Amino acid sequence: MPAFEAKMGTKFCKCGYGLEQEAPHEISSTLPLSQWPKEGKIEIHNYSMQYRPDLDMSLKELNLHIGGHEKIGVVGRTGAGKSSLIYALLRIVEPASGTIIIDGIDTSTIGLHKLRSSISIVPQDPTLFEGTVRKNLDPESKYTDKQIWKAIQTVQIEDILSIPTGKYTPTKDIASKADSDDIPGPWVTGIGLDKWVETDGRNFSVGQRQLLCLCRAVLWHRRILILDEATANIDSKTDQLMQTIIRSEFSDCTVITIAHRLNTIMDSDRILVMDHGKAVEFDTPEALVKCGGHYAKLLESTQF
Ligand SMILES: Nc1ncnc2c1ncn2[C@@H]1O[C@H](COP(=O)(O)OP(=O)(O)OP(=O)(O)O)[C@@H](O)[C@H]1O
Repeated sequence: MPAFEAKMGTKFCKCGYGLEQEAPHEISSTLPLSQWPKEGKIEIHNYSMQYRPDLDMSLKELNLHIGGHEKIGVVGRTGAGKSSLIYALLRIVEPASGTIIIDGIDTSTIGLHKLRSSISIVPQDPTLFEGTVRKNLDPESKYTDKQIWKAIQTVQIEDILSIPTGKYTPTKDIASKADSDDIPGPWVTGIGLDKWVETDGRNFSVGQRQLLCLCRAVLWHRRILILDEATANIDSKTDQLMQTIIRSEFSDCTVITIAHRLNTIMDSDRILVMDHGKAVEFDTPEALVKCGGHYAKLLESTQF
């Protein structure tokens, strides 16, 4: 079995056999930061990261190139470095060496607020803050009620908001009225958008919090979406719905899904297999199955 690690300036292909040369990346100086990121192209160059100087590297010499709009599934055993990859992308932990370039801009040169407000994340155990659902979905009051309702309907979480299905779901007409401040409606009665979220979102289940986070991601529509085992706490029907939403609502976005349940990422464009902080495989699911490496073995050992 050949090694699957990508090298600088190369990309994984055909299961690691015969790595293809890539054109060197170009730093775009023409794109205004306000429009960044436009494509969601992520290039990781020689990236290593450790949590403390006295600890081993949790990510080791990663070299990855994720195309704009690609749907990437990330798998690996516990401690492989999947979450560390998220921390690296969001600069929650700074690199020991190497760079991450998104759409031509080195993320270490961007303010943290700008960086993090350019990437949506649905974490494994999402935290909501105390306040209304509306405030949780739209903390900066940037969206109209109509836009928020549209996202809620897309994610089909009316029931979570204590709205009896079919009764309070706003029609187009009601939703447009909701844009006006002086029209009272179900949204001012402690249900719907004004449903109260208790501290840390403890009056919602983990799965419901994930769906609310996904709803927020649909609303914000940022160019990069990260899902961290977003389906770990939800039933298979909801899981299916989430996959459909991701395909339909984020078709023009780069989506990185970190999953233990392989069936949630089997239709990804490419799958990244992490092992001991390294990228050991990165290719299409079909190619990885064909070559019988780590991914194929994970599949074999997975009960569906
Ligand atoms: N906060 C931390 N401080 C020190 N070491 C950490 C920390 N978080 C993770 N690590 C270490 O970094 C390595 C990679 O961990 P990481 O959480 O990224 O793996 P993972 O693939 O996400 O695992 P899991 O599937 O269990 O969530 C592991 O060796 C882990 O012990």
